[in-house]
Amino acid sequence: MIRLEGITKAYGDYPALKGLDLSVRDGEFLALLGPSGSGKTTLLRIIAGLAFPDAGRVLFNGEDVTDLQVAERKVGFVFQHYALFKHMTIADNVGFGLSVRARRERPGRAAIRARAHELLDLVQLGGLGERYPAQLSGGQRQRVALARALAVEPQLLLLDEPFGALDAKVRKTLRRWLRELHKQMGLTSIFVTHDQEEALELADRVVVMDQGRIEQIGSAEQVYMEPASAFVADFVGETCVLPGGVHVRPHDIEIVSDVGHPVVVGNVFRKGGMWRVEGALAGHDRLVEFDLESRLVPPGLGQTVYIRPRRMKIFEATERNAP
Ligand SMILES: Nc1ncnc2c1ncn2[C@@H]1O[C@H](COP(=O)(O)OP(=O)(O)OP(=O)(O)O)[C@@H](O)[C@H]1O
Repeated sequence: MIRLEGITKAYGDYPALKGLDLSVRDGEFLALLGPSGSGKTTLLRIIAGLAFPDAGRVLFNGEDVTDLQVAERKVGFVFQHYALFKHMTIADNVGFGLSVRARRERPGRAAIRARAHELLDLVQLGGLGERYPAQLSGGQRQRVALARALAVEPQLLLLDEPFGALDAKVRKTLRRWLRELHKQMGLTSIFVTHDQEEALELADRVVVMDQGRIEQIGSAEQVYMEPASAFVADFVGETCVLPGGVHVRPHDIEIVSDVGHPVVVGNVFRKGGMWRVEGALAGHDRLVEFDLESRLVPPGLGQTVYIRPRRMKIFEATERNAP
């Protein structure tokens, strides 16, 4: 189990992490989700041993590893900017972590090669070991990076936006595949993303971060259905804010005859088997979106319709989330 206690980190005067507590269970797949600058990468680097907190402790299975360097922590990591070594073959890239171990722990050359090929089979790139990185596609390179991370037999796998640069379809395939691999190898994995769909699809639990703090920790279902704050409601899933600070999901809005909020329809299109209607809330400088079942005739552009939330959530305005 991994425990973070009171993790604080500043860059000069700028507080990047403000006293974070977090426990990660063995075998868990955890997502750190938050907007740009919320501190996700900083937190991941602190867990890896690539950065060190100003205050607080990092514990692995009860052992204080706060001051241990990355090589002493047995973690595998895939960071977007830790690219593959261009001048090395794919197999040599995968074996790299083993070949730089201290002499007494280093396997022989043949053993390293065998292990590299085994891992390349695992990431479904068997037979490509003698190629160079430039001769692979982006998705294949990401899988090589994963194989390289797994070569050191980590207990913990850390991934920073591992599929960020890939197209939507490849991302989806790799996500599924990563989830399988995580299960099969019995890993504990933590990944950073600002893509909520990725977090909701992959993770057992999602940690929603904002401005160096944890806003909510919960299952995908919990953070989506029971957001703990206005920030989480707005950041996770789509949300509209109706007069009175009512947060509502587009699929929880219905059209009523005339006792709802008037909306002037601006756009109608198909989305996920429904009609998506976008419009301006009359009398308020605000846009709303809502869904209608596809069997219904959608309203025309410029028409005024009246809407009402079926389910809603009201948050106390705090200093941080006041409009
Ligand atoms: N080496 C650094 N020196 C100064 N400030 C930094 C440094 N690294 C990060 N920061 C600042 O700390 C804050 C948190 O950065 P971090 O990279 O952890 O955020 P993030 O949530 O991972 O963002 P992104 O999704 O954009 O990668 C940001 O405001 C960033 O500008």
